[in-house]
Amino acid sequence: MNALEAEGLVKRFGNVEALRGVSLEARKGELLVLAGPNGAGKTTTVRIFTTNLRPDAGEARVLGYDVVREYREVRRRIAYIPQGFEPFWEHTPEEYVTAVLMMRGWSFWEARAQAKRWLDALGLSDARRPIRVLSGGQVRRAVVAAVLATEAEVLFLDEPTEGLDVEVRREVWRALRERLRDGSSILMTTHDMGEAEVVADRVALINSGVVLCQESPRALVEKVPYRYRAVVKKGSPLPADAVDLGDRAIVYFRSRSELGEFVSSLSDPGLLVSAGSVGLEDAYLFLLRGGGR
Ligand SMILES: Nc1ncnc2c1ncn2[C@@H]1O[C@H](COP(=O)(O)OP(=O)(O)OP(=O)(O)O)[C@@H](O)[C@H]1O
Repeated sequence: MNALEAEGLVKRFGNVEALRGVSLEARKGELLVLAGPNGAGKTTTVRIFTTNLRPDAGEARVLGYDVVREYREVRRRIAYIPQGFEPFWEHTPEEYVTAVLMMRGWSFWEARAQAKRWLDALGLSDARRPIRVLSGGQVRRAVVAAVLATEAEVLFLDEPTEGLDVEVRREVWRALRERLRDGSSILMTTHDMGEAEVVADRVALINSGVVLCQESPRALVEKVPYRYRAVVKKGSPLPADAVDLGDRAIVYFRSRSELGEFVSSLSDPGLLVSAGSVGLEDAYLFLLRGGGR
């Protein structure tokens, strides 16, 4: 049985067709990243799975339970943080996470021990101050810790690492992978393709309310016909398909030797900013522009 399944989800808001037939699945124990441009339909999809929104057509199931007809069964098995959610301001992170767990039926002592464990995992163990005086990143960590601490079977995280610094982001990745190992399945959204490349088992790419493809990060990168890329300052002649970045450009190559030839053809070696392999961000842009079809 899959953790999540959606078939032909349609959702309209007035004239806006937010979802135009979204189909996707996440296996049990898998972390599925839902990625796509602003307004693509990521949050709408998550809100349908979490029983916050009814689809106009199509079906969605969580652990086999229909999100409309069996919403109570779904709610018992999930934990969700919406985008930009703000917790109780006057509580400390420890009190906040403890309260969330107690509301889900945990005893006080177990809830507090669990709260400490996950706040510690996210580097917030010394935060005994009320949430209202914490930095934006510390608040975000408290909210993510609350969701992970629930041990719910399926976790939904809408941009959990938005605004977090590089080190904390890695702590969150570690905590997410730990949660998967302990038996949860996770659907998360992110705009950071570097993050998706590291943390996701599979990535569903959504654009204008339709899922374009759903595959492992590596399989998505392999869809790109190029293997290498270089960022160069403008100055030498560039191929016609170079991506214009104002005074710089990204140039793609099918092989290392093509990259080498290009670098040696530059009129000034100082024009080369960086060179390396293509990654998920390149695949994302390639696939969104209709490549690979
Ligand atoms: N409650 C609503 N009322 C009207 N339109 C809505 C509502 N919620 C979403 N939409 C519209 O539906 C479309 C999809 O929005 P959604 O929030 O799902 O996108 P998203 O992929 O999560 O975007 P972002 O990356 O910016 O968070 C957008 O055009 C948005 O304006």
